[in-house]
Amino acid sequence: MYMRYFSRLFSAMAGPRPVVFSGPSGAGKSTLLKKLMKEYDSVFGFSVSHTTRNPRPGEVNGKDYHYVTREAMQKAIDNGEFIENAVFSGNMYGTSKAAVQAVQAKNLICILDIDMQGVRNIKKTDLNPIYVSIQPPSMAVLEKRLRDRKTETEESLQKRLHAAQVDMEFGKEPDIFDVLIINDHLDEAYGQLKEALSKEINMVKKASLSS
Ligand SMILES: Nc1ncnc2c1ncn2[C@@H]1O[C@H](COP(=O)(O)OP(=O)(O)OP(=O)(O)O)[C@@H](O)[C@H]1O
Ligand SMILES: Nc1nc2c(ncn2[C@@H]2O[C@H](COP(=O)(O)O)[C@@H](O)[C@H]2O)c(=O)[nH]1
Repeated sequence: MYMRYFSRLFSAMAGPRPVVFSGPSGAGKSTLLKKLMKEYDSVFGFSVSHTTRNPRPGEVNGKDYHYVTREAMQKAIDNGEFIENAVFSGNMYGTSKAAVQAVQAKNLICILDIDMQGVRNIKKTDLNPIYVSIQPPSMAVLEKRLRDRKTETEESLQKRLHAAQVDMEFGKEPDIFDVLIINDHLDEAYGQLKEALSKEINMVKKASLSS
């Protein structure tokens, strides 16, 4: 119990609490977190995950993800380099310790964009983040957004929709998430997100002014 208390205290002393974004693929996590990082670039930093999926047009290696082979990813997992990792829609994803440390070293709020397996695994660590669930207004809207995004084949789209059904149920489980945002109208959802994180945003702004 004392160990847990001290490691929590230590993680609090190490900087502001990270923020975990989770929710079905296509709900709008990236859209919302990119808006947040654009408006508050000196407050938030993104934990760049590793993945074995191919980059989408416009995505940049080292910025959106570290794109790696399955062999390289498995080796890094076996070496204990990851806080959590999961297989989603046939591809491997993971949060490296280095990705989180790189953001925390700058005293920024570390943003993680992870699936629900990642949420379950992060809950077993001492990271102590704020958990934000981003949900679509309906499955029909989610499917339209994913189709309109034009990033998926029919096969990967079906896998993502299947995972989304489970994910939407998970989002309703009590005591998992601190904040639930239904991303229907983007501006409203963004306003709710800023409001929910306002205390942490102000703390980081204040700390950077006094340093
Ligand atoms: N409120 C909204 N209204 C309409 N379209 C939206 C809204 N939010 C996001 N979108 C669009 O929906 C699509 C999916 O959004 P986004 O890529 O941000 O989802 P995501 O949750 O990050 O998905 P993934 O987990 O697959 O990365 C994008 O094309 C985005 O522009
Ligand atoms: N458990 C983890 N999940 C992750 C990580 N990085 C991203 N994700 C989740 O994967 C799906 C699909 O992402 P996409 O970019 O291929 O659309 C989505 O739910 C992300 O939240 C991670 O490091 N760990």
